[in-house]
Amino acid sequence: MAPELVTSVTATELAKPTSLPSRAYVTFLAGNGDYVKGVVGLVKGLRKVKTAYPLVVAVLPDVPAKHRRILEEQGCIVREIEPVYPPENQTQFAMAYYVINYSKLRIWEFVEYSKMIYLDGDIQVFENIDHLFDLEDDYFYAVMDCFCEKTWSHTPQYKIGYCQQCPEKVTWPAEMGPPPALYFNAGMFVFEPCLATYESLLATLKITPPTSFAEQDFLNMFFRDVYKPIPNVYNLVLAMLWRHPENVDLDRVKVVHYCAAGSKPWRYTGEEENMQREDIKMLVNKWWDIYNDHSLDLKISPTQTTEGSRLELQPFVAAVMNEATAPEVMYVAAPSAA
Ligand SMILES: O=c1ccn([C@@H]2O[C@H](COP(=O)(O)OP(=O)(O)O)[C@@H](O)[C@H]2O)c(=O)[nH]1
Ligand SMILES: OC[C@H]1O[C@H](O[C@@H]2[C@@H](O)[C@H](O)[C@@H](O)[C@H](O)[C@@H]2O)[C@H](O)[C@@H](O)[C@H]1O
Ligand SMILES: [Mn+2]
Repeated sequence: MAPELVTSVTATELAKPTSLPSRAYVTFLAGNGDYVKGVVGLVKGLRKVKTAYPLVVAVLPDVPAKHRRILEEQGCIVREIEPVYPPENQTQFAMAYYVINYSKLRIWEFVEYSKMIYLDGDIQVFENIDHLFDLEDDYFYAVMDCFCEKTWSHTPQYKIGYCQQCPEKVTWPAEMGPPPALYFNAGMFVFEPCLATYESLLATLKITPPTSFAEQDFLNMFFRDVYKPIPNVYNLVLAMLWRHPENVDLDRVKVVHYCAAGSKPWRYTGEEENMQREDIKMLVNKWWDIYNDHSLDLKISPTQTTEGSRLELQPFVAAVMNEATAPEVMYVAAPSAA
């Protein structure tokens, strides 16, 4: 009996593993601006490191169809979610747009997956991290954040110069009570979707006054008792390079989080503080190398189509990407040869 000839598969099916447990990476996309470039870079980076799992993109309704199609053409599984808003409050978020980041909570509803790794759209994966899916269940894994950037200037720890990255440098004064619980950066975490957790998250949010780091603060409070720190090689918060260089070995870093002000590669101008550092320029160029590498684009042969799209869409995709944002900064001045 001749094997059944597969005549057409969608990019989604191409991306979906057939024999592996229901696991996936997931990111979050909002708006019609340039973060879609971050997600394209992310899915190409995951492809470059030969991950066995697909990338799900939770999109808010304001993400335009053209951006969704670009992501589907790259093999992403695009899932529309409804926004999640915190209770009304006069909070000044560290960044005004952080208010939309509460919508990340919808990913706990993706229960068709037993385990997921969340990655911000401004993250790049430079080495395979699939092994994190094998971490013990029932915990919340993420990398510890740093309190030294001025985005933290409203906090007691910043005011006394305390940071969990170097607790011995400025010890927490007894008169201020117990030191802050270990606090993670919410740009990357390993979690298990679960409807009961999802309902509890939303119910708890309704009675939790918003704070400066929005859903990151909320997730730290909610998962405080099950949070397990993982090494910073899995989420290099760029400020660590100048705040705690003793805690960073760039040669071992697997995941880079372009969260420092001015470091988003697709918007990089080099003008902000710290953005002329050679290590920053090198990391921004590494991101562009992947983004510009067409060998990493998902190959959709004429017989493998997604909703009728064809190869001729490629020029369409390029046009939309250029239209999506300001002219691309393709490369920064290459760092001087080491
Ligand atoms: O206009 C926006 C702002 C944020 N995001 C998503 O929300 C995440 C968190 O925001 P951001 O990374 O800018 O926060 P940071 O890590 O820089 O504090 C981003 O990575 C994107 O995945 C988005 O899609 N569109
Ligand atoms: O909505 C709050 C955001 O808070 C976090 O970003 C911050 C945090 O890392 C600070 O510690 C840094 O000082 C700052 O630069 C950085 O932007 C997450 O990366 C992001 O995903 C999101 O949760
Ligand atoms: Mn981020």
